[in-house]
Amino acid sequence: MSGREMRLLVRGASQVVRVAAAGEKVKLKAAMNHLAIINATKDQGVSIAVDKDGLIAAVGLDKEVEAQFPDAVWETVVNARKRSVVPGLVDAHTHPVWAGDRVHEFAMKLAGASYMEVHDAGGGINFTVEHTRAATEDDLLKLLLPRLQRMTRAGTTLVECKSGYGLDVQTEVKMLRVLEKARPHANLTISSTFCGAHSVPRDLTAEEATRLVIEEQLPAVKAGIVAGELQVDSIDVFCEQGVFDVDQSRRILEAGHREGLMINFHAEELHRLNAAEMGASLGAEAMSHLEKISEEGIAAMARAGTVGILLPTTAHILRLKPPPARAMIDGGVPVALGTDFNPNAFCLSMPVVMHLACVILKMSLNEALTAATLHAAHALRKAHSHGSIEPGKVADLVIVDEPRWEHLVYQLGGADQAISHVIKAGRVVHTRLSSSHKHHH
Ligand SMILES: N=CN[C@@H](CCC(=O)O)C(=O)O
Ligand SMILES: [Zn+2]
Repeated sequence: MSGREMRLLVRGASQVVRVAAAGEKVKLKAAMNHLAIINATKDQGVSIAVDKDGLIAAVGLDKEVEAQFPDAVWETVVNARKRSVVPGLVDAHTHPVWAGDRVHEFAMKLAGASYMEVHDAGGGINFTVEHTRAATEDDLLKLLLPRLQRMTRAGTTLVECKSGYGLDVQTEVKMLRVLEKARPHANLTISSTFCGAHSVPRDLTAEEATRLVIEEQLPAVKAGIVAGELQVDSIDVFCEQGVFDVDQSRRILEAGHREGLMINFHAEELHRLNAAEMGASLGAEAMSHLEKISEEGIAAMARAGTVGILLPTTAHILRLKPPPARAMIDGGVPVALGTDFNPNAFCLSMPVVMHLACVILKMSLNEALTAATLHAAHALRKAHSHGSIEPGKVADLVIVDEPRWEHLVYQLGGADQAISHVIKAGRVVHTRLSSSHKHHH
């Protein structure tokens, strides 16, 4: 190991919250509340060593880690004294590519209009669709990059990003291309999702829209993938009364699955349609929202190993009854979290979402962290490489400027102060205090 070039050493931490330590991809039921943690001892802190490829090489007490790399040349050393470290946060559900905000609808909803009333009156998703269709790829990229930057500053290092404000073949592909263009500029890993069935376009029936998604949009997306121009991981549909019904949703999801996409869709948000049972029967990787899920739906998801992505911003903003997080956790569903960033729910911060998950969804702090790291990574089928602090995984880390990690959640809306460093693949991509890390060469 002598003279070995290493990318990063984080040393002296009060605690390193690994979340998982045995390679497990999910922590079900009571295990979700048990985090793998290494705490500092009286005379030494905790270190994380990162190799030159940005992968975690070791984690342990300072002297143990030091002894493993006696002659290492560290590109960067971060002093984490009196600080705690958690895995980079994973946002499992966002709609970040769009033009046309809906701040005017926020006031309407506060005055009592429901989400579907706004939607049916021509507002909602279709308002944003008009503006997104009119925007150029460059316009959309300029809007997207600062949003991704804000996510980074709030600790997100892996994010799922959906299309879905095009609803026609050109604009859906345009949105996916914008996500491709963002990749080299963004300090986070993007998992991209085709959501051409996000709403029924104004001039079409749901049945016509279903056929266009399957027969026109999906083949164009597939062609982009085959040509190496697009990297798309999942297919999504807004399965909802008055949008796409369960049968139409199933056909769209099956068509995507046949093309090699993972199934990850909006289910049981405003009405109980038994979409969760349908998704489980397809072996869906994940389903989101689930405010209205039944006991049978929970059991079906648990049997299928489908991740339930809960989005507490929705219930908060729309004043809905929140999803039954406790019943889902107790029923053996791997529960994950996402911001659902979109023009209805303008939230880019996973720490805010974790706070809402604790207060509104009655999750514990430990459960919220598991949901916002390991389980969110598993929803994207990236738990083999992301979501915990384990040797061999990508060194995505958040350093909290307090000896106990819970400050990240406790300080509501305070992540800008509570986070001192965000580290992506062993590189410091955000620091609150530019003087707080030292470079050694
Ligand atoms: N429910 C459907 N989709 C989004 C909202 C999108 C929008 O209103 O623009 C959601 O997850 O909440
Ligand atoms: Zn959504």
